[in-house]
Amino acid sequence: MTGSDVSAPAGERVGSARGAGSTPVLAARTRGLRKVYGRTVAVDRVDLEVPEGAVLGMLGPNGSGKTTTIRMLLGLVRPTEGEVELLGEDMPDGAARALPHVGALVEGPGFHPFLSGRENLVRAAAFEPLLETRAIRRAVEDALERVGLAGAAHRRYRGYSLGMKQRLGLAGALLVPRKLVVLDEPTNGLDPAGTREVRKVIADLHGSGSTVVVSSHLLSEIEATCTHAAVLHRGTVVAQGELADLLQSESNALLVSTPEVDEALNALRAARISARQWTGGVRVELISTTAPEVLRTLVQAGVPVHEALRQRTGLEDLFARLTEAGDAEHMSAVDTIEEGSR
Ligand SMILES: Nc1ncnc2c1ncn2[C@@H]1O[C@H](COP(=O)(O)OP(=O)(O)OP(=O)(O)O)[C@@H](O)[C@H]1O
Repeated sequence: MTGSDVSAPAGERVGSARGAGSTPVLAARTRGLRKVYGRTVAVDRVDLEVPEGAVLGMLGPNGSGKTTTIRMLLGLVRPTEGEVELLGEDMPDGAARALPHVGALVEGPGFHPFLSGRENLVRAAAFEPLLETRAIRRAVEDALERVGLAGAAHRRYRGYSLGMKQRLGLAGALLVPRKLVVLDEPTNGLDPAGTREVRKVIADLHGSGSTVVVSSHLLSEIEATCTHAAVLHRGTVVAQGELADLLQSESNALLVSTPEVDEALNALRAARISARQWTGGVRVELISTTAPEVLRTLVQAGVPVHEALRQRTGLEDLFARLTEAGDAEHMSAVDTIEEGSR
């Protein structure tokens, strides 16, 4: 990365991670990222790609390495190995150029307990290089309003609930228009109304063209808000890509609607395709056959096919399968680590 376009005016890309041809431009990328704490491998060989304009959900159970990856992305933790590129800038060298365009909500944002929410935000705003002093008041009020904290902004941070602290952290990430917003477990401690507000903030950011990285251990959260997902398990990325593709690639059954269920089952069995009755038709596991082959067989046998659908598995199924596969794969490595620490 050259960093040659350091002088790019506000609102334009700081640098260009990839621009040529059809390859997507990346807002963030890691290569071979690894972080070791003593004997704990928190993050291992992570190659993360965050396409510009995406809402990428980092999904993983507790301890899977989400926070550590996010901290390395933001330059808050130095990787043991590997590289991070943020808005086209190599980190940590390009931090001063990239970070003003990045809003982040990470654990322990360091607000002052005896200052009010508003005063804390004004203090944070003073450190924003892209915010002129005269614009601070307006920016603070807008951010407080956006996260639903305007009514409690005069109260001391010390008395805030976990949910209010989360909202204030989120407001800090929204003080100026950002190219990238990184939110570590943003709905942590929020009630359902708060969760809906965070979802709306994410949708608004996406609508205005910002890239968003959001971590969660809640599958429903990722499914509801994200265009892309990276599934982490024991410090490694076990799957990543567009959410729709991830779900599609895991579907292995074809649901065929037909009023002639017996005929359909007979035709498929005659063609050595295993199938069973399903609501309104038959279900075929696409293990040793393909969808076109199934449909050809049915149509040639004169079975009326009203509809054929690939069964979409929920992200929950995908997540469970990937992490189970990951368990087997990583067992030996984990054993080694755990034995070493005994
Ligand atoms: N500063 C640290 N010192 C030692 N170990 C750490 C440190 N930070 C993280 N770890 C360990 O690294 C692993 C990954 O932790 P991390 O917080 O990144 O996971 P996570 O997916 O964000 O989990 P959670 O959802 O619980 O926040 C865990 O085993 C954790 O105990």
